[in-house]
Amino acid sequence: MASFPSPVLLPKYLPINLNYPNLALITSIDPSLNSPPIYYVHDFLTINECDKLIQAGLEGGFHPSPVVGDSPLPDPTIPATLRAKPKISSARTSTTIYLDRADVPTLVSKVTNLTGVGPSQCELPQVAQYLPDQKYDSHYDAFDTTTPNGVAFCQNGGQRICTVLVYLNDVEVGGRTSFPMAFWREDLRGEDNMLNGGQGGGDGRGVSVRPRKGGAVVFFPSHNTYNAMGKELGLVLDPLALHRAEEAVDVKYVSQVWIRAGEYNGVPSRRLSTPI
Ligand SMILES: O=C(O)CCC(=O)C(=O)O
Ligand SMILES: [Fe+2]
Repeated sequence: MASFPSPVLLPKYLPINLNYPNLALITSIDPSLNSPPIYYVHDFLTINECDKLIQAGLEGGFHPSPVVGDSPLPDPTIPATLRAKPKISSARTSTTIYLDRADVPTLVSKVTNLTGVGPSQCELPQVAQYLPDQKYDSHYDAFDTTTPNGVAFCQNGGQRICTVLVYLNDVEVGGRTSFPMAFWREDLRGEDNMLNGGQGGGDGRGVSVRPRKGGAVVFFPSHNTYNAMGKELGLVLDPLALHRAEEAVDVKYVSQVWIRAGEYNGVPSRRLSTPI
């Protein structure tokens, strides 16, 4: 009888550092529920680091946040790399600035310690602002590589394999990050815990996280696939990682760092006079 490699040797998701301080899995591991894994890190950034990132955004000037969705009719005469242009969409109404990795060394080193990747795999760290009513509709952070546009986006850095989303302020009302396909971990369900803001985690599918200053949500927009012999078949977008930023009521600030499978090169919106 053929023996198959143990699943432990075949990581489905990016193997992040599970010993990172304050890291907790917030989703269920019950195999019958098939929840995507989502982690939360309390106090990932300090209050001071959060305030400085917000300040950098406010001073630098926010611009409309782009999306990287598919273009229905890609022009085949244009090289794929040039077609991969992020565009503005009513699905994402926040504003954003892109920072240079060298200007936010603490954030980058925390992200690389947490995720185990090198700094060059981190996209440019962003600061995004959501004013009341601004949102980011349901989306996958990963690219759909069955489409020409998805393939084009992968040419700089490959697939997105992990998202680190850091909340830069406390948000009492609105602006939650919701994962409709995820299930709360059994012992977090229905509790008055700080993640669900006291509204109860619910007992069915659907996890929503209330922004708490300095807290970070970590999840996996794509995962590895293998054949029956354990040979790697590549990364695929995980439909279970669907999520959205609910409409803001209170103003909300976040910093996103998207992790790529390879080396990513980007141009920051501005350089900071003093690194954070
Ligand atoms: O702001 C949020 O809560 C989620 C943001 C998000 O999903 C993204 O920027 O990709
Ligand atoms: Fe996202």
